Amino acid sequence: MSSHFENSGPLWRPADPPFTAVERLRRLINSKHGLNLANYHDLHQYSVESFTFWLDLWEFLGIISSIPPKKILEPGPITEVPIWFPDTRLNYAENLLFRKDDAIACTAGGESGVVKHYSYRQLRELVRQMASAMRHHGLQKGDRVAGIVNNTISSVVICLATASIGAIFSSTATDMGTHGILDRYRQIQPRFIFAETEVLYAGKVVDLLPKLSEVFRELRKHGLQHAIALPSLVSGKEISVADSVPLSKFLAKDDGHELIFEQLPFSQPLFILYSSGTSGPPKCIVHSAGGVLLQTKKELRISIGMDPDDTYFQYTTTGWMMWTFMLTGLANGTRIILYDGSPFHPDLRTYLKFINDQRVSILGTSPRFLAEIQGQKINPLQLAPFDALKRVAITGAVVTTPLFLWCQQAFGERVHLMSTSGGTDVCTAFVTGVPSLPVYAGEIQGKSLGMKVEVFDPAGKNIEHTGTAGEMVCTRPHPSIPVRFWGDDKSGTKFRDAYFSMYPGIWRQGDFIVVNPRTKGIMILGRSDGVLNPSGVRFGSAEIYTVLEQFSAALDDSLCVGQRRPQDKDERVLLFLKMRKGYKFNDELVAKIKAAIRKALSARHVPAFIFETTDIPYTVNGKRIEIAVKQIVSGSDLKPSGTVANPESLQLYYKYRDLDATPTAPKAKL
Ligand SMILES: CC(=O)CC(=O)O
Repeated sequence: MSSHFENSGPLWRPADPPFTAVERLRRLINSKHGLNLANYHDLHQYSVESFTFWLDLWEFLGIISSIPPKKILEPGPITEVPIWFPDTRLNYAENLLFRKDDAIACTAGGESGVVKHYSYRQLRELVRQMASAMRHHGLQKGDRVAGIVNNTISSVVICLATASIGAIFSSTATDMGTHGILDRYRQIQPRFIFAETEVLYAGKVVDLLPKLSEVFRELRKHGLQHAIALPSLVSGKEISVADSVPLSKFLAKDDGHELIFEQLPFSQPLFILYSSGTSGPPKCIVHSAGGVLLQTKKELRISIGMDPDDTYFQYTTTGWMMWTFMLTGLANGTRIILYDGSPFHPDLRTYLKFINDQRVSILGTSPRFLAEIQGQKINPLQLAPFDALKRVAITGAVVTTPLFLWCQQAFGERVHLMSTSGGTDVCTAFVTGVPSLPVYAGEIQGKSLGMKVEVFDPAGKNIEHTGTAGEMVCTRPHPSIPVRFWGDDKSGTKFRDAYFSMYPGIWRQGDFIVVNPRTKGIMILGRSDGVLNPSGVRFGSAEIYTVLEQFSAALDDSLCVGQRRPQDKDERVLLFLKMRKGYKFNDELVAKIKAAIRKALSARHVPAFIFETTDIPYTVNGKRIEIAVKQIVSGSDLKPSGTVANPESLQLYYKYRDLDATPTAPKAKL
């Protein structure tokens, strides 16, 4: 077995642990319950043994409710999806709009270069107007409000107004195709839809009208009553769209109604998010207002250490759960940055300068983005001082050890780099940053508080202490387990099949992970359905991607999958490389890569074949799609869903299903 962990010392150490929010929470719990929790690990243990932790957290975070909770769980046996805080009443939007002052709540910027600031007072007024118009048009608790929207102030306003009424918000980004939008919204049957009409992306004006007319027409057959066309994000002018009203006409129905925050149960549905299934219709994951609020506020305040004087910039579209995550920054009284457009236009340097100029203190980004800065040989600290930057929180994919090392040096040793992982399924993180613990390159610092993460072997035995990789499971319920899948049957068959079927009664996340017994840090090695298993050696694709980092000057991207067709006795590993402009794929490179993998991992990790490819499939949320390619090269035909951003790329992989059975040649002539 290869060792997953370096034996080196920490990359970063906390300067002053006593002043972190997580330390304050530990001390509060000690004094409240007469405990002696000595460190984060003790605190985590307490948080997964005693449900009282969630009430402690509620108090610590200052969750606003009209009826404070008395009970933590519905009395009775604890089920997989218990009812949390059954007697409380609250409103998500009220928690986010608790500030009424002139401090900046949102800064809206983008590739156009225009920057606008909105104070908490202004944001409240915009939400009031929107909610008043929505009420006038008949929006009620439980109705669905859909958006085909960019990450702008309007999206924030529409979402918070929806939440103030107790309706359910669901959004897709404007680059989602008609098929993908309808796959989602046909299922949830929105009563209202808000849509951009014209947007700017990568310097190009995109006219959305053809897409909208088809979407509106189809959704009218599924209960749509109000379609609202938003002004152009290019000219600011309203564009007339058939079968819809312009925003100004819709808002003209604001009758001055004050902003009322409906007081709702903790489990009131708030968001519908979508699984990134690459074939078949996406699953519509319903998240509760209370669950999202408590968990995302915990992550931001405790794991990321966000304070009211922070400036938080999460690069995301409205189609990713990180958009909803980012929004809760407002519940910390923090300024959040909304960015509309491509980070690569006009160029990455301009985008990095924007981050510096806005004095971003917490940057949320992805490994793909960081790898792009590295690949373009940009040195951020030569561009700007980044002196406000305290933390870089990285999510969306695995952060390899070399990328960690590069990033630390690129942003300076002062900056706390944290890798986090959770997902759409729980709208929060399972494993995360811990501001009071050191950071080790390539490792996620710890398990998030309240999340009882364990590592199981296929038989359901906990193998965490052995340092062996296995399935990530969560063996205890927590408040942001989804309420249900929209459209599932009464007993929640699809929901249970998705999460609780492999280990009955236990949540299986679908990630393949290993915990370092020395540091307790976590490494995600890939998705468990993409685990590579040649001749019985189980390993994750991230282990191969880590080795490939040393070739990053030549490699633009890569994809590593297992192939096992009906006629094969064993699985073999295929590695696809996408070359950077000006670099050639040849036998010498293949030999060097094989030697590097053999040295870093073992001879049994060396892919049977290495090929050049011109495109690698990604989801619309920027995740590399291994499973679809694995299925294709193993002989299945695949009808890509609207979740695949570049479905045509999948065609490139069909030819490999006829690959010669003997894995000898360094490259096949196909
Ligand atoms: C928190 C996350 O895990 C985000 C994601 O990758 O979907």
